[in-house]
Amino acid sequence: MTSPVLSDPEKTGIDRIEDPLLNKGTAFTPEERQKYRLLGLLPPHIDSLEEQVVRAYDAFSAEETDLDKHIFLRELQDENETLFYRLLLEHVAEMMPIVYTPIVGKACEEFSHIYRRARGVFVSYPDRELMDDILSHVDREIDVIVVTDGERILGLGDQGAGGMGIPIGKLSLYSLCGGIHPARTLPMLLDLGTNNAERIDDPRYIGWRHERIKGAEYDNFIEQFVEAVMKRFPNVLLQWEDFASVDAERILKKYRDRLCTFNDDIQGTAAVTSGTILAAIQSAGGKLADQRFVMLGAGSAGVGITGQLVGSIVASGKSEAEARDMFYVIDRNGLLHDGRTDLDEVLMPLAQKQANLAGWDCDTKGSISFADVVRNAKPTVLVGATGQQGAFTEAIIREMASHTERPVIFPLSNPTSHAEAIPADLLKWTDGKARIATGSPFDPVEYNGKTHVISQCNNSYIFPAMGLGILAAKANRVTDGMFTAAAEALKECSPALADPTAPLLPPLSKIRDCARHIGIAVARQAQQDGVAQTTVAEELEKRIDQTMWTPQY
Ligand SMILES: NC(=O)c1ccc[n+]([C@@H]2O[C@H](COP(=O)([O-])OP(=O)(O)OC[C@H]3O[C@@H](n4cnc5c(N)ncnc54)[C@H](O)[C@@H]3O)[C@@H](O)[C@H]2O)c1
Ligand SMILES: O=C(O)C[C@H](O)C(=O)O
Ligand SMILES: [Mn+2]
Repeated sequence: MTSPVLSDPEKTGIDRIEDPLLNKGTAFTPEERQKYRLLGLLPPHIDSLEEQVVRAYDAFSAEETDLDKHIFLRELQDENETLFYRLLLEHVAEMMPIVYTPIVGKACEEFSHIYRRARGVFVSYPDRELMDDILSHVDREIDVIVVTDGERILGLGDQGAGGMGIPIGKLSLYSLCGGIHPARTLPMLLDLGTNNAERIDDPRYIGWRHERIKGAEYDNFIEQFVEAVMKRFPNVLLQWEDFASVDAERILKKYRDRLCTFNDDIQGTAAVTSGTILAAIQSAGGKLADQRFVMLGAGSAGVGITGQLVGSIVASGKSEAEARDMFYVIDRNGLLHDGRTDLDEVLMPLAQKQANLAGWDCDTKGSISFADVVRNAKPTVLVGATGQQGAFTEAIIREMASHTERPVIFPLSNPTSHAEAIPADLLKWTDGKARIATGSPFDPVEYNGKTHVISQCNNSYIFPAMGLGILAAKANRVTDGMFTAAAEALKECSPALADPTAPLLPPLSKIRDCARHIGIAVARQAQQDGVAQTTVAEELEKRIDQTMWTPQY
């Protein structure tokens, strides 16, 4: 394990108890109670970590609502990180949805009301000249930053400073799933205002009450931020999260060659989705080259997934033009095609050739609707990344199922209330044939006497493992190849490859093993791409295991 550099590992008395990275609560041993001047500050009984986990689980279970459970776990995290992660590790399937998607969405909406204690760093627009000072207040070395500006939080839109819930949740998974030491992670919120009237009008709102800063001022702020980060933490991995699509694409392009950075909504989502789709196709005995893809939603997720899959198809022997012909990408104005004049340089390459649409029978005039696309293109794979609840309608799904034996259908939008369809409906409308994976967690579904376990196709299978691989290899850039390696390694973890009736992805209880497998593949690819500082291939597995932190005293 890399030893975290703490400000003062020798803290004593109440300072030690109040530091969540050093606190052991009732588990401080008699010797430690002497050494750190804790005698009398704690009750006499000495617990083991296991006993503390049982007590914490009882208290967690007594909380009534999921938001109360989230608040409880966040408070525990701020009190004692070792106990927090140990509890999560022992109840991962039950607790991941509470600290992460979907409940973290509610926590962002309610952030100003449930705010308790400082965690992470806020940089607000009025403080833009003070970024160096602000970062100097972080009293330890940091390996991973997750940053958001809060503008597109899951499918919930602009949450302003409340968006801080997302970096906190994502970094919890870095430690839980990827084994990154919590002391070496830093959640950050760039507060450039909010256009969410409900937040601005809320007297409890904790953010900067101002409409969003945009244009050149926004870009200058981001530049100042990146420069300050590179100065304070030159080797850090910087993950961009939940920015509006236009900003996400522009920022990634501008900075990906300047530091070790990636955008999770574009690249992490692309890797998890393509890895899961590849597993679905391979387990059904199909070929990638024979598929027809419909992508509903052309934002960060839709664009990233399409690009990643096009890459895989090209690698399997087709030309890029042939690969692109296999994709029908739809945004809120209908099918993207080269006759449209509203597409920017990011969307133009995703546009279908109008020549390929000759002879299509369309109900709509002007734009080509989702229903028109499904009826004419007869997709085998359908991915939803719109943030629009119910966008996969019964009629469209029945139409899709009438053309294909094993429709692959992924409603990826989060949180649960924004899913394009719910698995029970998809199974009903396809008579149990659909191969489903969802962005948010869903319970298994019984259909015609068979239980369908619904895998969660969420970038949480990728980003903690990317972090692990990057840190173990000491990579200084994040290449496309590293995401392709991650997607391939995720596919290898799919239980469906050995048993076509098994779930597409490993259960959450195996997510650490899966992260280790992906982390090794990512680190190896970083070496092959010449971006790793460690060059000895044989050492990688050892380095991965040394990097992975396990919560214990
Ligand atoms: N499962 C995952 O790992 C994962 C990862 C990233 C994003 N997501 C989810 O995907 C959703 C979209 O994220 P994004 O970053 O791409 O957002 P975005 O706002 O950038 O993009 C949304 C896209 O959907 C299109 N759209 C909206 N309504 C539509 C409709 N009715 N029909 C067709 N297209 C429509 C928009 O035109 C846009 O192209 C969010 O809900 C997010 O939570 C899930
Ligand atoms: O946060 C998630 O659950 C996945 C993804 O990054 C999203 O924005 O929806
Ligand atoms: Mn996201």
